[in-house]
Amino acid sequence: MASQQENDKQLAAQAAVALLADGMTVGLGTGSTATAALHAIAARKLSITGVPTSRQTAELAMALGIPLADINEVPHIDITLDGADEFTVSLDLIKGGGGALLHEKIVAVRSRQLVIMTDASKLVERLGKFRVPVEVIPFAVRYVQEQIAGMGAACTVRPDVVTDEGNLIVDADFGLVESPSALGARLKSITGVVEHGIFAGIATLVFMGDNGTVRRFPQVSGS
Ligand SMILES: O=C[C@H](O)[C@H](O)[C@H](O)COP(=O)(O)O
Repeated sequence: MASQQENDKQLAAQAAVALLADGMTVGLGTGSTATAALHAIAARKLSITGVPTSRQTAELAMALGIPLADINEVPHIDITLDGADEFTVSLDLIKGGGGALLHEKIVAVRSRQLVIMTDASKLVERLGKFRVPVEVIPFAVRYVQEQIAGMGAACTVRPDVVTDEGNLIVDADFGLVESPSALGARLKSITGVVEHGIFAGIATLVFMGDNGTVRRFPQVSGS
C-alpha cells in the first residue's frame, strides 16, 4: 500500500500534469515525484514531446512510450515538471538530491514555466536544512571543498555518484540560508563549480500534496 507521502507526491504530480496539453514540449524532471508525473502523462495518453533532465528519466519516458527530443533541437520548452528537496513560499528551491541538478537547471531556465511537485515535507521557512548539492569537475574537487570550507560550511563528496556529465557532487551544509541568490552566486564564482542546487527565482508554481489534498504556491487568495 502506498504511504501518505507517496500518495501526496502522486496528487501533486496529477495536478501538474493537468496543466499539459497535446502538442506541448515538456521538460521532464528527475526523482520519485517526477516519476509519478511521467506515469500520469502516460496514463493521460497525452501527445507531448519530452525533454528529459537525466538518463534515468529518459529511460523511463521511453519505456512509457513518451516521445523525446534533444534540448538543443527544440525551439522552446513550454513547461517543465520537476520535484524539489526543499522549497519556500517565495518559490526558492534546493534541488539535486538525486544528482541531476545541472541538467534540471538547464532545462528549467529554458522553460516558459517551471512547475514543482512535492509532498508537505519539502516546505521550509528558510532553505538549508537539506545540504546544498554542488556539481564539481573532478579535477577541482579538493579546491572546491577548501573554498566551501572557507565559507564556513562543512561539506562531503557524495559517495558513488558520478553525474550524467561525468562530474562529482559535493553536499555543503551552510545552515539556514539568508539569501539563496547571494549564496548561489558565491558558489557559482568558485573555479571548478559547474552548478549548484539552489534554484532562486526560477520556479513559477509549486503543487504540494498535503494529507490527501493539493496546495498551490503562490497561494491564490482565499485558498
Ligand atoms: O536531482 C534530483 C532532483 O533535484 C529531484 O527532483 C529532487 O531530489 C526531488 O526528488 P524526489 O521527488 O524523489 O523527492
